[in-house]
Amino acid sequence: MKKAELRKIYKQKRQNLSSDEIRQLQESIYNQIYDLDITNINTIHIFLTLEKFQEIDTKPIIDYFRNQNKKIVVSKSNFTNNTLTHFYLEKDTQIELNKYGIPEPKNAKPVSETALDLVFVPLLISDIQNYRIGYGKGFYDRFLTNCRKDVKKIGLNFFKPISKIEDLNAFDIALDQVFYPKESN
Ligand SMILES: Nc1nc2c(c(=O)[nH]1)N(C=O)[C@@H](CNc1ccc(C(=O)N[C@@H](CCC(=O)O)C(=O)O)cc1)CN2
Ligand SMILES: Nc1ncnc2c1ncn2[C@@H]1O[C@H](COP(=O)(O)OP(=O)(O)OP(=O)(O)O)[C@@H](O)[C@H]1O
Repeated sequence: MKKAELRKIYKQKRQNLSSDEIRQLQESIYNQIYDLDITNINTIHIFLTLEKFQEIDTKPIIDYFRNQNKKIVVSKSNFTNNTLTHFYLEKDTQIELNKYGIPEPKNAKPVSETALDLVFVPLLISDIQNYRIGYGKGFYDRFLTNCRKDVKKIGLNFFKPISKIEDLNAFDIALDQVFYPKESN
């Protein structure tokens, strides 16, 4: 199937999940994150939960890495050129919702993409080669090209990968891994 159709299907599938189902699916994803070897990881980029699209709650992930003394980085989205800029998320960093409902840091310290060791990537669906589809603006393809070659890219999703996204293009970047709930459909 092609991106546009897959986007529609998986957006709907996610909206159809109940909060109980989400709570259960999240647990399995969190456990895979807690099993990661993070010895050589210092700076971690993560997305802040976009609630209107029922994304995974990333707060427990942030708390976990904070407790491991890792640096956390989050982004602000520029919807005129579909690019992200990045900032440290510290204990006292203020967060506000932008007009799309995405939580963003206020007055925080900027970070270059090259400082990132690990990036958690939001997605609607991935394929078994770890290519992903998001909301369709290319934010993450643009972002990930600016990261170091050795950055670890891990997708998080409630649904298991499909066999193939048919209309991949030269901008699409494969992830290193995708975490999805065991025994999900
Ligand atoms: N938490 C989180 N942050 C993220 C992403 C993400 O997937 N999750 N993105 C991943 O790339 C980027 C944001 N991508 C987004 C793309 C569209 C819409 C959105 O609200 N779309 C409207 C139509 C908007 C319009 O074009 O006017 C909609 O679908 O109703 C929101 C976020 C950057 N930050
Ligand atoms: N590095 C890039 N430079 C220029 N254009 C790009 C780049 N990456 C992606 N694009 C363009 O952005 C548009 C959206 O890409 P795509 O459909 O892959 O989005 P997506 O990965 O689903 O969205 P997102 O990354 O925002 O979650 C496409 O027209 C694509 O060609």
